[in-house]
Amino acid sequence: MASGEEDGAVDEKENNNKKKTKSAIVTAWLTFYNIAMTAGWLVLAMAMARFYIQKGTHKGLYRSIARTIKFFQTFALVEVGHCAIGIVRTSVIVTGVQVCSRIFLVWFITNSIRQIQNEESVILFLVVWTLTEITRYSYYTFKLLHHLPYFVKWARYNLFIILYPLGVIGELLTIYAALPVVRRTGMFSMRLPNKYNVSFDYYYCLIIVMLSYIPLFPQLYFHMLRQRRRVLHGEVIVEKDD
Ligand SMILES: CCCCCCCCCCCCC[C@@H](O)CC(=O)SCCNC(=O)CCNC(=O)[C@H](O)C(C)(C)COP(=O)(O)OP(=O)(O)OC[C@H]1O[C@@H](n2cnc3c(N)ncnc32)[C@H](O)[C@@H]1OP(=O)(O)O
Repeated sequence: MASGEEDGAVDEKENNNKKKTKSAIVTAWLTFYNIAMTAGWLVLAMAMARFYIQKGTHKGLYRSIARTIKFFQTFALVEVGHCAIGIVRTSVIVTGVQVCSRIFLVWFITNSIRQIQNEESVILFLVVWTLTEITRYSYYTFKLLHHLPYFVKWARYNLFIILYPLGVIGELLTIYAALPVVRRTGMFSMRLPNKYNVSFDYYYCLIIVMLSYIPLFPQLYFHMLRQRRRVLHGEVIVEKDD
């Protein structure tokens, strides 16, 4: 009996040690990831500021930072993985929609359609994303290190109130600017007849993407408002499961 109790205590101790090691690895990884992403978006901010100061125009700015934005925005897919394996307390769906919509905008619109790269709307969403991500990743980093300055917390849960709608305006105007080019060139589209017997019109696909902002954006925005109430005002929020 006594030996059974001892065995149980040893098992529990081993389990606790395993949990501690696992949580230390997760914390180390998240800290590394968030520092790398903060640095990446800071590099992007400096590159954009330097370009504008040197050239005095936004024309050519996207081309000059294209590789960096593609890399760091695509790398954010890792965050969907974080949610899926449960190492951060965030919804896979909310994060997935946020990350995938941005990757779509970078790769399949801005990067693929040269004619729109100098639109002011591109600069608008680039600046807004950059401010948001520097704040967001530095918030996560400071929080993991248990040294979170209040102004970073305040910025994380207040700036989005203005930045989110501004980002959406920039994104929608960019897709809108792409429409005539897509219609004229027929890019990414498949017309019948073809050997696969499949028809796809990218022009209408973009219109559907624009329309999908109507139901999806309010959900992201209200999610952030709920997070704001929870973090800044200590409200207990019961979220529905995915
Ligand atoms: C394929 C074609 C798709 C086409 C779809 C078209 C429709 C799309 C409509 C979508 C519109 C999007 C527009 C958007 O791109 C515009 C902009 O972004 S403009 C810029 C302003 N944007 C923002 O402010 C973004 C706000 N959004 C976010 O921050 C995230 O994306 C979101 C997933 C919404 C964040 O939500 P989350 O629940 O994660 O909030 P928290 O930050 O409070 O985190 C919750 C807890 O998880 C911990 N956490 C999360 N991530 C990490 C991490 N990397 N490291 C460590 N910890 C992390 C965090 O600390 C919280 O912990 P705790 O609960 O303990 O406080």
